[in-house]
Amino acid sequence: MNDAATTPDRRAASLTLRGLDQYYGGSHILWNVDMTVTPGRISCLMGRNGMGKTTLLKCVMGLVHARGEVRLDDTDLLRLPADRRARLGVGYVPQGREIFPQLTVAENLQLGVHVRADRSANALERVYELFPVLKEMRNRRGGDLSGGQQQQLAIGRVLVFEPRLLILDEPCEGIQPNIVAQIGDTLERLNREDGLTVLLVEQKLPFARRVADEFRILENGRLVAEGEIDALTDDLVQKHLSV
Ligand SMILES: Nc1ncnc2c1ncn2[C@@H]1O[C@H](COP(=O)(O)OP(=O)(O)OP(=O)(O)O)[C@@H](O)[C@H]1O
Repeated sequence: MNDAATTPDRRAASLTLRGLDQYYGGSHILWNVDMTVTPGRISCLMGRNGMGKTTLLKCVMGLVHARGEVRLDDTDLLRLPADRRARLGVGYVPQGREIFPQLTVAENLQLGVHVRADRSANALERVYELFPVLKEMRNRRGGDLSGGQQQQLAIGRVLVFEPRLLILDEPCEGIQPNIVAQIGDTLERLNREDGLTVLLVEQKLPFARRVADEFRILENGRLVAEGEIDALTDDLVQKHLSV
């Protein structure tokens, strides 16, 4: 077991949603969503386009207003501004690889290091260990990396903050298969070695089946199915996920 796993405040967090409702103006998007991601599990949130998956993640991060309860362990996140939620250990990798293209890979990662000067060196080394390509390319501009490498950088930027809950929105969208496989390996290592709790929005079934412990399906903003990933049957896929 490595040092990171034994450091007390690196322990995995649980995420609990109770009666979560969300509106964009007059449109009711999320309807009374209840779910609990237990510490150290990888949970996959699925559903067809426009069903509310990204909105649910934004509710957790405080990027949109929501009603109900969102708790990280015992802390009520809905009362806290977005930056406090991040500092409590919720790491968010949004859709679309938000990196700074003009900065080098190392500079992109060190933006987080400056904020976390207390224990940044280990975290940075861990990111380079998880993504050796980022170490190799640390002096290249972020914008010069391939799409898949930029996604790895986007994940690395969040890991520098040593989150206790990692939230990813379709990390494999538009990425070549070999890097999808590497991202899957990395999520499994983070989960197995660091005990990180992961909430993942994912549309690709093979990837979800490979990395997730459990699944949940949103349909028109309502949770319509959940369970262990082995219980994601072809019938459920046909009914709720096929297009
Ligand atoms: N800023 C916004 N203002 C108004 N409506 C929005 C806004 N963002 C999303 N919506 C609507 O909310 C609903 C849920 O969108 P959301 O992006 O959460 O779905 P999703 O399941 O993540 O879809 P996708 O897989 O396409 O990303 C959709 O009907 C969408 O059009």
